[in-house]
Amino acid sequence: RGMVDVVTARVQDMYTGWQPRGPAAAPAVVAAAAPAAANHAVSDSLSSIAMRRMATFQRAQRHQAQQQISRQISDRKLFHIKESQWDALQDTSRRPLMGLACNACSRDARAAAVDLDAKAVSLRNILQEEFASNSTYLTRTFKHLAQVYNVRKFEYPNINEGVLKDERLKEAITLTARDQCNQRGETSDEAHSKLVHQHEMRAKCLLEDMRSKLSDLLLRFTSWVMLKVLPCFLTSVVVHPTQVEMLQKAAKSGLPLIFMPLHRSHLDYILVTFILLNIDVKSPMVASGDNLNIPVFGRLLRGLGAFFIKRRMDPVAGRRDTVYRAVLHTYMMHSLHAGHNLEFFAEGGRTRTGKACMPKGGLLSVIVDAYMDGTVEDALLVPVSLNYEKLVDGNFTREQMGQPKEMESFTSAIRGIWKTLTSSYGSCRIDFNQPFSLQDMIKSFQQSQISHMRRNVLGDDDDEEGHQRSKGKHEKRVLQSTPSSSSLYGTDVVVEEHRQLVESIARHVIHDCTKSTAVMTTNIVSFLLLSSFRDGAPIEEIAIALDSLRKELEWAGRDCGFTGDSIDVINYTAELLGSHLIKREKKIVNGQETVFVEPITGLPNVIELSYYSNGLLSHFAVEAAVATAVISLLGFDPRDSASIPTKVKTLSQKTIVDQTKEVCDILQLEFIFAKACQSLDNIIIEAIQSYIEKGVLQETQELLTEEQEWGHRYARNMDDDNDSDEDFEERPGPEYEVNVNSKECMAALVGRQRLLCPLFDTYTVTAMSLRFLVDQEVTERDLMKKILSAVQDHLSEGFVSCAESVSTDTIKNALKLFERWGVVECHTQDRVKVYYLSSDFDNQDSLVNVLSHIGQFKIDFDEAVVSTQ
Ligand SMILES: CCCCCCCCCCCCCCCC(=O)SCCNC(=O)CCNC(=O)[C@H](O)C(C)(C)COP(=O)(O)OP(=O)(O)OC[C@H]1O[C@@H](n2cnc3c(N)ncnc32)[C@H](O)[C@@H]1OP(=O)(O)O
Repeated sequence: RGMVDVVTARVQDMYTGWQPRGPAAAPAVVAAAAPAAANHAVSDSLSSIAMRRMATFQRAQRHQAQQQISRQISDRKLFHIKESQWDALQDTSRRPLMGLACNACSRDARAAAVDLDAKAVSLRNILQEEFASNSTYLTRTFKHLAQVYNVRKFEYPNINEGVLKDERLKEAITLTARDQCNQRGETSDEAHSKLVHQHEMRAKCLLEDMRSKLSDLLLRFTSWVMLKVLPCFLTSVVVHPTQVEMLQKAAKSGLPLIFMPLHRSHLDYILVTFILLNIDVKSPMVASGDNLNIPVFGRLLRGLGAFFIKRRMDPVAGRRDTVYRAVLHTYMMHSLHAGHNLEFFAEGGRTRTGKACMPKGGLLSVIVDAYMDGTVEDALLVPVSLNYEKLVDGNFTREQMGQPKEMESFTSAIRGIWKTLTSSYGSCRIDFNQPFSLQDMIKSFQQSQISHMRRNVLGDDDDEEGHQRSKGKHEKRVLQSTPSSSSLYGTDVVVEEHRQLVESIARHVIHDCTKSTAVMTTNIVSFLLLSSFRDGAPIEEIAIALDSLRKELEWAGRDCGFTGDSIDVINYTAELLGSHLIKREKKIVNGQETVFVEPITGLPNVIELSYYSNGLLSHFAVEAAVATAVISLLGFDPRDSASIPTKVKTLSQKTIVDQTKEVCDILQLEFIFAKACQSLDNIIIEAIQSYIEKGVLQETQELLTEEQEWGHRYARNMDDDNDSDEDFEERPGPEYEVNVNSKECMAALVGRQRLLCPLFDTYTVTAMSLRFLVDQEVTERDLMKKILSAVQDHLSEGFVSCAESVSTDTIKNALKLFERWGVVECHTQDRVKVYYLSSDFDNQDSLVNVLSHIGQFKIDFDEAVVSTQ
């Protein structure tokens, strides 16, 4: 008993100091407390008694915090809490306030979210059962059975017949048959009807292969299995009670809910359905790639909500599979109409790099169409972010090093499940963001299109006639609420605005998901190690940096999915990830024994570590882009401490913004820097402000007010009639001097710039490798192989500085960028993708221009030397 008290007291001490958040922290806290109980041998059972006591203690603290917040709300002082008081509040209550409110899209939604947030006082581990005070002995004994028995029953109507009878599917079939008749030169009605019949049979088979067979019984059974199995390998699955409340409210609205999670792991869809089932929200139908339609598991997944789609809409290049498109489109339309909730992964697959992938628009376009043609009156899109301390799916090192993906099979699935069940993966965090109305989103998009047009009209067409002309032009281009914009049918030309609208919604969702993803221990520690401590450092030194990074993230409104002393966080992460990623050893540093922590920066292990680090990279993307732009403008090698800027020291805001936009343009497939409703200029200016606050940039001239500036201009142009809005917009803004004399400031700038180095190195080598395409076509496979080995060669020569530059995904993105720029072109021939240079770039000079455009942002890039290689 004495020992228990020692442990408990120590745990409580630490808990008070560490501001715990959620049960996720508990094991780490107990583990850390155990050594403190010094000479006593602390057994597992002692730890578990301490854990129980701690839970009671934690509840009491939460309750206290809850009361404090409720008092603040009732006094209407929620927004006037002083910083000191704010800090005094428990993290458990304060943090969620930031999380949700930041994710809300509109001001009203934000206010509502703050309101909801205020009620939030804790996070919930869904693996930890909560019993009502009046629960019976039986309920407590057979808790999991009781839980699945009590979930709400929903109807999942079968929509097959309706789909096959749908007029639009019939129309697509008739058109396809007619096209085929024309191609074959057959004009008889008989031939036409025969083809129609064939396509009808095919449509029936396609639908049978595609459709989901949601079963309430199977869902309950699987949920029971999950309740037993998940705790075997996950410490906790943490959700936010207010988000749960928000979802339940949204479900009551009667509108279909469209869940759009970021895709990290195969656990994603399992957890989303599992949580929804347990909070009495109707389970969604989930779009699943047909590669998962494997024996046994395929049937199981179908019963749990999966509907199988081809991962490529038109497997035979250049030939539209109109019937397949129509079946998929009609099936989804009917599902929405029947009141099903849907879920799909807009990224189209799991991220292999740890960063979110650029979204695909196919399935979302069907949802938008369903609203446009009145199939549904509205739908609520719910961005979902999931993050794991350790990925259960293993790592993507093989694929990033150029080896092909292992296809899913029955045996690989069994092997994967067994491995998962016998390992430990830490905790998992799920955030359901504020649902937003599709109708509102579309209306605001249309509104912004109209005002954009109006601005153009007022600028370009001063006369009434011109105005009318533009108005007519505009009316034609605005989205039509008719099925003619239907995308997947493939029988109509997709209106450009429709594409833009779908794309901007998809980007909006991915952007929000990325921002609201909780930062896990593994993300933050590997980020710090790879960006600032590649050669390793004493654990205390890393802990200091970790403390300040955590503060920085907190100020930026990012939620951390962990708590505890930074030293324990580092130790915990190193243990979880393993010594093949983070090495720890005792060393004597400055005469003192310390634990020296070092990341493994060699291939292939660094690829796995950078996966976790990349989880945080997007957060710093804009700041890193500004730093890259500023350093390129200064002409200075940050790796050389003796190097001083050779070009200029003073830069105008406009110069920095323009140069940063060049960086963003190059990295457009790596990050979503701004949503459609945001201005990239403003986001860059905000990042510039952060450098001003850090003292890296100093304003050299006082900014004139708009009136003063107009006054000056008026005086200057008294005799000049050529005054226009244009040159007003062109004003360079304030001038900044870069504080090159301060070591700390330069270190801050260089620290951010370094974050993008692995990407720029890969892009530069890919640009250099375009020479392989001069005067010839190369298959994608061969080209990838050549570029990957070029990156590895340059790595050993030192031209590429980080081993994580070896990345198939980054190379693919670089090639896609060159395709967008019109430098390369590709086509598919016998199911093989072939690359070649476009006619304008099929010469050395043009390629050198491309190379130097990218190379200007790569440190130590010597264009003359590189271009001759
Ligand atoms: C109880 C507890 C346990 C529970 C346990 C539950 C488990 C229960 C479920 C399991 C479930 C497993 C889930 C696995 C998870 C995956 O398997 S993730 C992979 C599968 N999912 C996805 O890929 C979804 C996102 N992908 C898409 O939307 C893609 O567009 C598609 C539909 C797959 C097609 O991709 P694609 O062939 O590469 O073509 P893409 O360029 O996207 O365009 C296709 C057409 O879409 C249209 N389109 C594309 N972009 C646009 C745009 N911006 N605007 C308008 N139209 C557009 C056009 O018509 C376009 O054709 P074109 O006009 O260009 O010819």
